[in-house]
Amino acid sequence: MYELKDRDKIIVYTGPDGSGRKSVAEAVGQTFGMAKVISFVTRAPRPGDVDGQDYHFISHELYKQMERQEEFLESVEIDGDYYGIRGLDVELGLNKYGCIYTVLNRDGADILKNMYGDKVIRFFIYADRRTVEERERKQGLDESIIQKHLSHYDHDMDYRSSCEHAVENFDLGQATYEISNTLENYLQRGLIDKD
Ligand SMILES: Nc1ncnc2c1ncn2[C@@H]1O[C@H](COP(=O)(O)OP(=O)(O)OP(=O)(O)O)[C@@H](O)[C@H]1O
Ligand SMILES: Nc1nc2c(ncn2[C@@H]2O[C@H](COP(=O)(O)O)[C@@H](O)[C@H]2O)c(=O)[nH]1
Repeated sequence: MYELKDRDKIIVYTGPDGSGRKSVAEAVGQTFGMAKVISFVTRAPRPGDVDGQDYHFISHELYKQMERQEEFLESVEIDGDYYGIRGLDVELGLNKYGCIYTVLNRDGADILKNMYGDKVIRFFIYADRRTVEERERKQGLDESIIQKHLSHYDHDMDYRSSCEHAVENFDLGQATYEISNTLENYLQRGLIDKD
């Protein structure tokens, strides 16, 4: 486990698939100039997924090898595929920026919270079920994937009360602004005009 410095912060975006966690995370990340930690995954890329940008897409064998080498800070199985973030990436990001962000399911968010306590700030991003479904259809996701995601919607929503902050992503600009203001209270970067 990587030892965090006093001011280090790990921002975790979680919530139901399709609620807009990545969109919000990237917009806020740009505002604050913080590093995104890209997950390693064994699932196949979907149309539009970019290797090295959305995920590091790797084989099951390589994932298991990295796991044996204890490279992952957290690692979970979701619907038969493995997902994890590498300790080294977290360490490098924190050394450079003092703050990193990542998009995780609730199990991964719990793992990091249990490891690093107050240094982990969880933003629960949500939208109602119909909105999530509509967004995923519009994105052109395969119907089987949409149904898989919707099958965990209620379980994902139940995690809301465990998170430090919950933000509805109806309007992307508004959600980004709200989160940026909240984060500014933690990071004190003097970046946000609150008027
Ligand atoms: N406020 C919004 N209004 C309309 N569309 C949105 C909004 N936020 C995000 N979207 C769109 O919804 C889709 C899902 O967003 P995004 O990929 O950010 O969600 P996610 O929670 O990270 O889900 P997943 O992990 O399943 O990709 C994308 O096409 C994105 O452009
Ligand atoms: N615990 C972790 N969860 C992760 C990680 N990378 C992504 N995710 C979450 O998995 C689901 C499924 O993602 P999909 O892209 O296959 O639809 C979603 O909730 C992601 O946020 C990770 O490294 N660890």
